[in-house]
Amino acid sequence: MQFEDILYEVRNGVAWIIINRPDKMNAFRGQTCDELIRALNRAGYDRSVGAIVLAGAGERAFCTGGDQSAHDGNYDGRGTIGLPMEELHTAIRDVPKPVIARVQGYAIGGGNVLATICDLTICSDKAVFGQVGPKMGSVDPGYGTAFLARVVGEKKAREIWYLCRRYSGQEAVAMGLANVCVPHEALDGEVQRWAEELCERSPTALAIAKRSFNMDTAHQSGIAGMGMLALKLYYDTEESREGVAALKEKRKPEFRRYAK
Ligand SMILES: CC(C)(COP(=O)(O)OP(=O)(O)OC[C@H]1O[C@@H](n2cnc3c(N)ncnc32)[C@H](O)[C@@H]1OP(=O)(O)O)[C@@H](O)C(=O)NCCC(=O)NCCSC(=O)c1cc(O)c2ccccc2c1O
Repeated sequence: MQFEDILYEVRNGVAWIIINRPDKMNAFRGQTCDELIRALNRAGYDRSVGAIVLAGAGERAFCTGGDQSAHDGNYDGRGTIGLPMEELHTAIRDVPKPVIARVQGYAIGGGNVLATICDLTICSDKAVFGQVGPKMGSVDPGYGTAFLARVVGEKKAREIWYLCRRYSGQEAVAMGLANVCVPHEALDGEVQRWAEELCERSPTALAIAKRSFNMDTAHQSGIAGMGMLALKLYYDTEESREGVAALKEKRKPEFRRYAK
């Protein structure tokens, strides 16, 4: 299986899926999402793999969400908005193996959503988590909002989305967004250790547990499908375009004129 935007390797029974676009801070385009889905399915149904790690190449970012250089209201791939986003989220949830997010830098926007959806999150003391949508004319209308509230609680999830602040690795652990935060140099060893520990557990018990955890929020996938259609309409507005333009021009967006 050939990949361009990601790397795929198996280390002692653990599949490492690494977004390999460090010059774009590992932001994803349509092709990246497609490759991630294929890699997740490959690892998920390879009997020699017991756990999956989702990571970003380089030092600076796990993933900073949608690639803004490809975003002018239409991304380059399939799906309602040119990004198969619900499909990618569903793939992480559907693979019958635990997926660990390894966060060594920015997990921002859609990148933070990916980390949130993974079964476990292990981060370093250089990790930075946060949402940016209402600051740049976007919003995740599915798991990124509703599921986040299940993970960190309603008040915190609303704070994260409405204010678009940034949070350290230690703060992420304190709010339940990450499992553990370790010194940067110790991150890969820690991630591999957790993953190998998972490989020792009964795969069937893990697969049943994962499906059972998912069951509680399964309806959110339907909401996400509807939400993407709403997001498409929002992307076609001047209000959203103002956010995207401001980000590109490195200035503050002027949203007040669109107040309803
Ligand atoms: C991540 C940052 C906070 C880092 O800030 P910092 O000041 O440290 O670094 P720079 O800003 O100078 O960035 C360096 C370099 O990287 C480029 N870059 C960073 N992020 C992206 C990106 N997402 N896309 C493209 N390029 C990126 C940046 O432009 C710089 O390049 P230079 O050439 O200028 O050197 C900060 O960079 C930041 O805030 N980045 C943008 C974060 C962002 O807006 N992300 C997208 C949010 S929208 C989204 O994620 C999303 C999610 C979904 O679920 C969707 C679903 C369906 C459709 C669309 C979706 C969607 O768009």
